[in-house]
Amino acid sequence: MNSKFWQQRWQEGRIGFHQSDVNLQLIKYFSTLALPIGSRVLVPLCGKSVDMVWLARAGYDVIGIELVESAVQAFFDEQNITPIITEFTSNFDESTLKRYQGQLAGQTISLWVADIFALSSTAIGDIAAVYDRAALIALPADVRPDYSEQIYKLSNNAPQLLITLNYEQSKKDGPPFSISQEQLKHYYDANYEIIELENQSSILNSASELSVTEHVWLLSKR
Ligand SMILES: C[S@@+](CC[C@H](N)C(=O)[O-])C[C@H]1O[C@@H](n2cnc3c(N)ncnc32)[C@H](O)[C@@H]1O
Repeated sequence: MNSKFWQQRWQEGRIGFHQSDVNLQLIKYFSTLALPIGSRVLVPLCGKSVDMVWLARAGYDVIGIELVESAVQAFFDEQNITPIITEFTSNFDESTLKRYQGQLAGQTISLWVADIFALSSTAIGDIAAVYDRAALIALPADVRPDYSEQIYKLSNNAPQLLITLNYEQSKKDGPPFSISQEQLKHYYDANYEIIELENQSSILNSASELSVTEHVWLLSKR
């Protein structure tokens, strides 16, 4: 699942992961993070998710990170926001990174066009919480330990609202990938207390016969 894979999916419009409505678990559980209004929320691997609109309207600044520039452009186009675009040099690999920044409901939405591993906490600024929907589960198993470590560093161990799926991985290739509770502990247990807020049966459009459960987790600093 390299950059080319995602560039191609966006180019061909194969974005079945994108939801036209705000995620119901976000609405139901975001308050468990107990964030002061005006806090900055990190949305890793954000795509053009309308969940970011909900967060801004709820009074939070949003910092998104997305590899594919057309996804970021589509977000601002679809929300009728004219962004200010700024270029930066990654202090990780010297590559050029872009930040699209716009205002919505009095809040700032900053979307970085970048590989999440090319960013630092200095670049993105203070983060009060992380909202991970279809980010951890978009990544193959060998990348996930590095991803959880990167999220920990970028957010300085901020609490997370995390949504995962669980199904028999041998019956279908990801993404989205299945994450078991054991795997989740392996990625996050050292730095976070992990609480399951809810689980419910779900379906995958790409494999509707599969038995799938969706899990909502609250990860809090240890
Ligand atoms: C499954 S989609 C989920 C998008 C969004 N979270 C949502 O709920 O609609 C995963 C997104 O992560 C982006 N992505 C994949 N690898 C990435 C990386 N290393 N850094 C930043 N973005 C990445 C992809 O381009 C894609 O838009």
